[in-house]
Amino acid sequence: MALPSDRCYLGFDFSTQQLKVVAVDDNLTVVHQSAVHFDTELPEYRTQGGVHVHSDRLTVTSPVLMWVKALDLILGKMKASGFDFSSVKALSGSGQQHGSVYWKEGSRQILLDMSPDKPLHELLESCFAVTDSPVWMDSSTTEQCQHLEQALGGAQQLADITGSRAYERFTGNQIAKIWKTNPGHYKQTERISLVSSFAASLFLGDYAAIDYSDGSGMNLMDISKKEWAQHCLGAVAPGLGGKLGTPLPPMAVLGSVSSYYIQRYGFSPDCKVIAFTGDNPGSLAGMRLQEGDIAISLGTSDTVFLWIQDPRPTVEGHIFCNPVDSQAYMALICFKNGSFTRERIREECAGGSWEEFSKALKATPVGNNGNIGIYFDVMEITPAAVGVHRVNGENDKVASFPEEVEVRALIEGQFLAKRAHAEKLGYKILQETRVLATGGASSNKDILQVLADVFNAPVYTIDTVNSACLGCAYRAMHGLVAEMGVCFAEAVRMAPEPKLAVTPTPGAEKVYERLLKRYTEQEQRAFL
Ligand SMILES: Nc1ncnc2c1ncn2[C@@H]1O[C@H](COP(=O)(O)OP(=O)(O)O)[C@@H](O)[C@H]1O
Ligand SMILES: O=C(CO)[C@@H](O)[C@H](O)COP(=O)(O)O
Repeated sequence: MALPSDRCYLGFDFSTQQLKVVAVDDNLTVVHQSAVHFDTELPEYRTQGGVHVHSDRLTVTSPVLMWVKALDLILGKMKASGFDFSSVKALSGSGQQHGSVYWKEGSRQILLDMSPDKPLHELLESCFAVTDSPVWMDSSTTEQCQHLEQALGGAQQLADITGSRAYERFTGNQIAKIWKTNPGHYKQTERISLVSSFAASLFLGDYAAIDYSDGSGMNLMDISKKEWAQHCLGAVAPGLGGKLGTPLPPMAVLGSVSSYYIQRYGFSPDCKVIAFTGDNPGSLAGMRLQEGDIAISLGTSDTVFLWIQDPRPTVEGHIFCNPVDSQAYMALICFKNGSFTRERIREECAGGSWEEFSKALKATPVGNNGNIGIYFDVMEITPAAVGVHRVNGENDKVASFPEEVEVRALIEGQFLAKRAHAEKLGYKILQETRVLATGGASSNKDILQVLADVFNAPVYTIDTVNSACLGCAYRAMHGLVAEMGVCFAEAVRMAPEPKLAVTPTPGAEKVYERLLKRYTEQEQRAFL
């Protein structure tokens, strides 16, 4: 049996709706978890789902000071619960991907001089040239995307270099919009961070580097050379390289925690800050994904991601540098209509209760008697389309479904879309395929049952749905030994294995084979 340990590692996740933290000890046992939910615990920022959707319905931002104040709150909660900060040997974290933070001139000095007598949100109040940070849900930069693709010779050419064609939410296009619409704000900006490197900067008390893995979600980095692609920088805004800093490996030790945390919370001066990364890369680490597995995150967004060795970027989906292995990559497909759409249907068809939602899934047959629904409440990413489309078993368009049918149609449609788009990118479900599920909705076994049935593969989960936090606590531990040549798998070999949650229902395979074909045809017919 492992001996109890008095050393621990922290992993934070600045995600769309909340800030979360997990602590693990030397045995990789989870010893603490906390969260701050933005809408309910920071109501003064008036967010809905952690964001502000602007009147054009395309621009989506979050107040950057809300994230800062959330850190004050979560550290306060940990302190109040008696958490021993002096035992933390290293910390790391993740952020919702693509979002950007604009530090005003002079902010580096403010970060270096933070006085432990005041909360962070007071100290950093005047530090941001742009107070509302664009986030991943934004789709207002179509013009900038077209410009970037043209400048690079086309969508595929841009994907060959950066891992993705131009996407509205990708940071380079967001920066280009700020340069065009608010050049004054851009000029005032000393440093541009991703949400992840911004959060690392708060702990470091200095500007933290963007890591290669989250840096791959910007349309700005050459993912094979792991450096900024000068053509892309030039097409986005003047003097951009200087504002971004040099990217670093995700396992880099950035330095020791700022004296602010030592004096205010009792952190040890030896506590190291390991580079922060994106939340999906963080989840890959937390689930200890292996080649051949498929990971499905059901958070605010839904994502499908894979570990890959040999990247072949296309104009659909993304290739990111791998967060735990410098030689490898990860492929990712993102779906914007995830939890918020499930919540809408839960309100309309299940009396606002997940229990009733589950009952509806149990009361309806595998394949939903041929009824298919596609629910893109907001402009989807995969594919770029908006609207709701329903057909019955005869492929006749219908205006509505009975409540229970609607619930199943939503969940089946969401998973059929994931399978169809993953297969389009060349992914094959094999006999030994494991689906690893994470994110808030992965706590719902009835939703996971539909996932297992649609993918015809067993679904595994880990003990915490906060796989990004957990992965970053693991990465914090690994960061201390990575320079000595210890690989991530070796550093976390003692971590608990994912557990089998559900297996496919006998007979489901045949039903979904037919439905998958019909779903693909319907998606094309309705939206493309
Ligand atoms: N029992 C449940 N069934 C389905 N969805 C759930 C359940 N519990 C929570 N969720 C969903 O989980 C979402 C939050 O997931 P989470 O991974 O924490 O999001 P994020 O990391 O993006 O902030 C909520 O918006 C909610 O819709
Ligand atoms: O845009 C993407 C991935 O490309 C999103 O997955 C964001 O990273 C948001 O993550 P969640 O808060 O939904 O986990």
